[in-house]
Amino acid sequence: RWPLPPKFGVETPRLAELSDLFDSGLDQWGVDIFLVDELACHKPLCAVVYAIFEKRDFFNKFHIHPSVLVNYFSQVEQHYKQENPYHNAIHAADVTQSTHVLLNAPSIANVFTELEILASIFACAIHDVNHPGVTNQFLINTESELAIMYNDMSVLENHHCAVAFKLLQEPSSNLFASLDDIQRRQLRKMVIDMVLATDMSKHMSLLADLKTMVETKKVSGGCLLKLDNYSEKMQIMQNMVHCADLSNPAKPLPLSTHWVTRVMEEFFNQGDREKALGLPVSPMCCRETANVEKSQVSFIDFIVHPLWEAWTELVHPDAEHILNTLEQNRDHYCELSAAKEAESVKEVDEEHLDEAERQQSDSKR
Ligand SMILES: COc1ccc(C2=NN(C3CCN(C(=O)CN4C(=O)CCC4=O)CC3)C(=O)[C@@H]3CC=CC[C@H]23)cc1OC
Ligand SMILES: [Mg+2]
Ligand SMILES: [Zn+2]
Repeated sequence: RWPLPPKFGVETPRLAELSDLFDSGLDQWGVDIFLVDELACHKPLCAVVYAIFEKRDFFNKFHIHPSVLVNYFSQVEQHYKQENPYHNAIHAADVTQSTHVLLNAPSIANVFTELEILASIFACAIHDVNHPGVTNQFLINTESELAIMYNDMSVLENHHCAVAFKLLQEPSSNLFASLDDIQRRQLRKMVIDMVLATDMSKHMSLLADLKTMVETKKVSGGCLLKLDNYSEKMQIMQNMVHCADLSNPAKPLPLSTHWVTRVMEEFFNQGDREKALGLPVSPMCCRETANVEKSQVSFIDFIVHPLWEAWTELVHPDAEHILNTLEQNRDHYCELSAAKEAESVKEVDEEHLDEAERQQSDSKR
């Protein structure tokens, strides 16, 4: 009934290169998502979602017309603020493609239904839509409209969900028109549960539950297939999306350092605004005093590594290479941080030496 949209939903003179990149890299951990952004004329989210839907045959399985997918995700992509250094459509495409790879782990094959897989991919694609480039704490401290709207509770994450589902109500964007009412309600609940779990304030409880599940899995002879109740399955899906959201330090080093530059720029912009407003500057947000390498090492040691260690155990041995990359990157930042430390000590010593020489020459006169 509708004309077919351009391949991957993007008009690009570099379609052949984009197609080749997806053929070789869509299922790979560490595909260059910044190259995807370039080849897709800065519509990386549309391109990645289209490619994943095609690879997983979702157009047929859920009777979705490609042009409806393109209508909807073009709207979603436009609602990601491209002026955000970090929380933009490239991050959404990155988290979506990363989860697509995690879902392919042999040890969780046949665990999820097609609807659960669709919900996971969709949740990643929309999980930060219309992000304002500041944290929940900033929105709460400035009594922003969003904080008032959501009573300071997971303000950003509630907003992302609301915007995404509002855009679905556009008739030409009704992605799930062919699902029956039960499926649509199940999908909506799963997406909300996953997106709300990307709020970092939920990290510790999410990780604690994952560790408990890994412990019990070890006890019960290591099989995951006994997952029958919703809450256990949802726990794994929430942790999977959360892992993907925290996967930057576990990617090949050039990608990881690129993300660090972007996230620190976004944090520093927030720090500038906090300073201008006379608010306390949030951790890692002061561009004068922040130690980027040290922050990365503690982010990895306290948050990212414990999570990926638990995930790697859950899907053993499918994520070993990811954990290894994370540990190599951590050591790289540690060395950088030590070198920086040594450099600044050397500078101080030289200043002291100069000062001592100055005093010595003064005393001779
Ligand atoms: C590529 O590198 C990063 C990518 C994402 C984030 C995110 N960070 N956060 C929280 C900020 C406040 N947090 C901390 O300050 C924790 N912490 C310390 O206390 C000492 C050092 C340290 O990191 C917790 C994470 C977010 O909330 C962002 C949004 C969602 C997921 C991760 C994002 C941080 C990165 O590098 C530091
Ligand atoms: Mg988020
Ligand atoms: Zn995110």
